[in-house]
Amino acid sequence: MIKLENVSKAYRVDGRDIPALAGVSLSVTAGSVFGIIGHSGAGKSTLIRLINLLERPTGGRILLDGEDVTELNASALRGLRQQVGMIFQHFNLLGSKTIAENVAFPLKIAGALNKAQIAQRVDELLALVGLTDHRDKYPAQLSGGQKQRVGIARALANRPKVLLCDEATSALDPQTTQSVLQLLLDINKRLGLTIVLITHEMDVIRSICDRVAVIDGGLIVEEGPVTQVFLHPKHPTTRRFVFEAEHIDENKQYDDYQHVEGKIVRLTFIGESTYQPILGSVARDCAVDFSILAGRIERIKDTPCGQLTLALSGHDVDAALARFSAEGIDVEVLR
Ligand SMILES: Nc1ncnc2c1ncn2[C@@H]1O[C@H](COP(=O)(O)OP(=O)(O)OP(=O)(O)O)[C@@H](O)[C@H]1O
Repeated sequence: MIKLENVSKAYRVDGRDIPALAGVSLSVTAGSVFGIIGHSGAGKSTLIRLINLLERPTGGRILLDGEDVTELNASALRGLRQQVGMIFQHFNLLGSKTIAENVAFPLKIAGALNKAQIAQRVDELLALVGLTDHRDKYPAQLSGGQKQRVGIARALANRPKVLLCDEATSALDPQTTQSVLQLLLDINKRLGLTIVLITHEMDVIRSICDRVAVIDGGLIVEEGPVTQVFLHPKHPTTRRFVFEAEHIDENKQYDDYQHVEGKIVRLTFIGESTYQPILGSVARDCAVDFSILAGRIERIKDTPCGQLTLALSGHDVDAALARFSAEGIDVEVLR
């Protein structure tokens, strides 16, 4: 649905070029939820704003559904903006208009529907985001989560193929963040909408994304399925994001392990094996003892997964490791 090919962007300030993106390439599959994570100043906002040409790239190509958007004329660009909805961190609602009027606004601008059709579409959209009872209120009378629901309804008004979310939950508390994320996921599943979101929070990525790209200094430093990136982060920036989210202090862990005897391994379970009693049966069959040094079991989007760090000792540790591998468990020997 979206393809960026070697896209670069520099801002011209006082006659000097300030680089923001340096040769970014990525592909977003239709119907997927794609997350981009990075620290402040990494280039996230620039990247997402390039997709609907709120910013123009300095180099490279941006393809939307196979069409190079950088070559569109003004009227085709207006059409593109209707195919790509966007929501924002601070909602950007019109304070002097009611909720229903805010949602109707892009429909009026598009000019394709008459008054009765617009009213009907607004009703549908407000029902979709659970705000039917608030249609005649003004934005100032709503909570942050409700305002973002209005933003979502407005972004979906013209039935876009793609929804861009620019730090859409950063101004919300954790519980409201989750309810807005679940709404986005529900819309993604029900309407088959492709979603691209940027965030600095790994929890947002873990809750709803299928794939994630990590951006640092204007470059994509790591990209892949969220389970893979979460369970086996490679780049130092990715590792920092994951360890922060999981409250893991890697250096302290390795200090602690110095006093532990045996072979230290990390087992990663994905899917059904997460809940199977494999550990006990392997320990019995191979006559090994184990102590659990660290562990977590969680869900990454819909996939249960777990990671256990064990110290193994006893009769046949290598046979135990081979059994774990044969059961489809990823085994890393740490020491
Ligand atoms: N309009 C602009 N003019 C000049 N420089 C800009 C402009 N917008 C962004 N930049 C610069 O481009 C780089 C990337 O900024 P960008 O806003 O894309 O990062 P970000 O990851 O979204 O950061 P944040 O999370 O703080 O919004 C930064 O060095 C920033 O100062």
